[in-house]
Amino acid sequence: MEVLRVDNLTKQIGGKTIVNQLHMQVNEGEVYGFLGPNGAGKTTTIRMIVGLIQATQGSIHICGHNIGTDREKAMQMVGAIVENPETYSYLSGYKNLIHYARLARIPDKETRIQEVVEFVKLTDRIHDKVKTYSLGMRQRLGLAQALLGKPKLLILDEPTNGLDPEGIREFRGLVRQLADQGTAVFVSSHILKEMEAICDRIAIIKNSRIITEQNVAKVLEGQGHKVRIKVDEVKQVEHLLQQKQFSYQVLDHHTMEIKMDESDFSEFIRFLVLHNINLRSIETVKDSLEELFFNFTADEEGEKKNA
Ligand SMILES: Nc1ncnc2c1ncn2[C@@H]1O[C@H](COP(=O)(O)OP(=O)(O)OP(=O)(O)O)[C@@H](O)[C@H]1O
Repeated sequence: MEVLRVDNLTKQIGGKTIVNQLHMQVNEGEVYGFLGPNGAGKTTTIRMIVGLIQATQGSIHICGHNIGTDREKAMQMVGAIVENPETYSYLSGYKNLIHYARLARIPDKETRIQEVVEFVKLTDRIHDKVKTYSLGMRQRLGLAQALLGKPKLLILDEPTNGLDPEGIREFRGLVRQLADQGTAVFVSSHILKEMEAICDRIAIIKNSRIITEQNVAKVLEGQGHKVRIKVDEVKQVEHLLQQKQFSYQVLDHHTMEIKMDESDFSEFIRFLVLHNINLRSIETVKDSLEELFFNFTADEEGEKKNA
């Protein structure tokens, strides 16, 4: 089921186009990554989706409710951590949650608070003051708050900013669990590495526009294989490769990477040995998602230049 639908979304401020004709669609149970460099327009887009600012053009639907005309219903479906979650640091985590549950008119709030606190694993510390919390704990408290109203759509703006690796890992686990339970998660970041581990699809926004949208599993599946070899002298191998159809890249005097299908590995090794190449090591390597995406975005820019 479609939870978020963004059509032709555009925002202009003071004559400047900050978000330009975005189209996106996020389904139930899906983690959608919104990736782009600083200043690309991510926060502005998110602020429109959570109803903090109005779009200049285009529309946003949440579970079929148009934010422009049916705002209250649309917003009931959304939980968000946008920018730094606002908490009263001199109050306990629990009192913060009570406060927000009242504001959001959450029914049977004590039970719901207990559920979300258990989910984000803050039960032991929930009655301590927030000022004694680590950044990771504050972030989890923010998540608990965002989940109070059982949102169908969870929006996270740079959620792992400043977290240590352990905090990032924990946060990722929680996000994945929520998606597995059916929540649609829209998460922004400028770090691809963080996104590849949790997202099902990733859109890249650059200069206010989405330049590519990819299914992470498909991108990783579709990539070819490479072998990295270390030899006495790459020049000798380069010379031999001219007889073959392989494309390759020289990394240094001793190291090179050659693209080939898995089924060609053993024949390739035999070929080297047969030609007296002293093979010091051989291993298979994969492109990082970073390189793969870089290829997509490079293509896209090339196309634009040619257009
Ligand atoms: N109210 C505003 N008035 C003028 N310019 C703005 C306003 N809000 C945002 N911008 C500009 O729009 C661009 C996009 O900003 P935005 O915050 O959406 O980017 P971002 O992708 O979220 O980057 P970051 O990760 O740094 O927050 C920036 O160049 C910013 O300076």
